[in-house]
Amino acid sequence: MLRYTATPFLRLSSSSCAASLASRRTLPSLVSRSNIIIPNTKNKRLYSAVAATSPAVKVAKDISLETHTDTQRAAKETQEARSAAATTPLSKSSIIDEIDTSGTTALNAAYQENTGFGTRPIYMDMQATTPTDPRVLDTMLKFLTGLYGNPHSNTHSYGWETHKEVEDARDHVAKLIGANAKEIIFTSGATESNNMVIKGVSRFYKNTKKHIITTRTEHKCVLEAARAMINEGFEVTFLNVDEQGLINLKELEDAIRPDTCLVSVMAVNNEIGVIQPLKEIGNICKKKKVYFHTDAAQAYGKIKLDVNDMNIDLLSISSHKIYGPMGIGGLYVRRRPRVRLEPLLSGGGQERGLRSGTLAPPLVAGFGRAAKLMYDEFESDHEHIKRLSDKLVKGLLALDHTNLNGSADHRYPGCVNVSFAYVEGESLLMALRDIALSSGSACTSASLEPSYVLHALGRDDVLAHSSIRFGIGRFTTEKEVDYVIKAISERVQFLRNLSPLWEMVQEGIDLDSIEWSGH
Ligand SMILES: Cc1ncc(COP(=O)(O)O)c(C=O)c1O
Ligand code: FES
Repeated sequence: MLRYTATPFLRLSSSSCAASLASRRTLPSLVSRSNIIIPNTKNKRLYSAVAATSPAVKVAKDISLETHTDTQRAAKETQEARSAAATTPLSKSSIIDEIDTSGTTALNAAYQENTGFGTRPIYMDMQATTPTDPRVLDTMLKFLTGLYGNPHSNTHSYGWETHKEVEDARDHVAKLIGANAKEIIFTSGATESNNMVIKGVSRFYKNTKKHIITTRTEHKCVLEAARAMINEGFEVTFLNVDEQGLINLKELEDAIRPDTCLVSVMAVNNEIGVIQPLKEIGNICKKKKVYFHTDAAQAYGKIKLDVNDMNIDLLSISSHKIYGPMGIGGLYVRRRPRVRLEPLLSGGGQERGLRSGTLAPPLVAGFGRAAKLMYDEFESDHEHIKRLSDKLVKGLLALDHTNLNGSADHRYPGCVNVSFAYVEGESLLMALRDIALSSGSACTSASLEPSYVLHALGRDDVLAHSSIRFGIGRFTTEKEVDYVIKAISERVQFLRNLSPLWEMVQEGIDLDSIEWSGH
């Protein structure tokens, strides 16, 4: 393993081009190569992360830095050795005959030493978070080694160079939604952005406007922020959704009052993938002169969004949902006509005075690169995700007594939520430990409460309890989808065979006609 001096000039650069790879081969001896093959994107691109030091840098053996690519290669070797040694990651009771979850994607294998959680399952929890794109990491590394200036320092080149990178990132983030870079505020993520909007807008208008409108199927951070405003004397209308998960536009229009300061409706739901009619909502809000905010944590870069065309005044973004780093996100705040909000934080007045505090340039730059990749690869990502999603939906719905939750027509295909009647969701999740899944949002996954989103769609507790969310992303492979369909089909059948209810259904008994004795 090669070791490098931790110097400000250590750089990790990426290339998808054979020519530049070849040219790097001629670099002086301080070069390590490790190819990361990302197999499932349209063009089967070959990404290469190549670590190189400046020729002028001296190696000092005592101060060593292990590079990302070395770690990845070591992890891959460990993973391969481990999976070769393992007979099967499941117990004997497994009803799947062939299990091979090892090395299904390069990112799956790109991992560190044993953390005590055994062989890693197939990753299908893309709504909780997405794996970091290696190209994003490449962009971030130079900030963690050499480019350490404070982007707000205006008196020297350390500050200027970081500032430039931050502003480039801002351009990339803005471009994806048709915004001006000046309208993007960097935050720690969508939770903060949503809080900024709900608390900030209502507090700014508190003397004249005391009413907020949102929906029942929002992410918890929106619901809780809105509830917090009730304690500050505001009234909140939580709009219902229909059985498809969509709001009723007439209901929205009727709910708007002269003292309404904000309408907040999410773009893509994190549990069921349903897309709300953003353009229509924007038109109503514009007509009624009310600000329109959308939580686009699950939508940004994944569906087409244009803040001007859709009359969106505020839009929340999260970087870790688009293959970028965690702990960074953004808020679009319209400048013309100017949207007013009170900042949550007092301080140095960074980010147009709306978000004080020193920015985190490695995160900002990684976020910017992730946004640029979403822009550049929108079509190929979409085509890839749609194809795998169609296959997954078809495979799962081929099972009896299953149904897709949420609208089939207005949905982001990377989020598939299916109910498996007569199977208890938690038991199914337990039986699927070779697949990383969730029955709902990550922050509520520790509770066994049925999903409030599925409740809002009119699903009863039992069906809400037997629902599972599948997330497909840029790095999901067809092989993984095939595996998931097979595993789910066999294990649902297995669990149903153990269920007395299922036996009754097979005998043709109408379960609704039964009076169960309570206790
Ligand atoms: C719809 C939605 N809003 C907000 C968030 C919170 O985002 P972050 O993790 O960036 O705070 C999430 C993430 O789970 C989400 O799915
Ligand atoms: S914070 Fe991500 S699902 Fe709740």
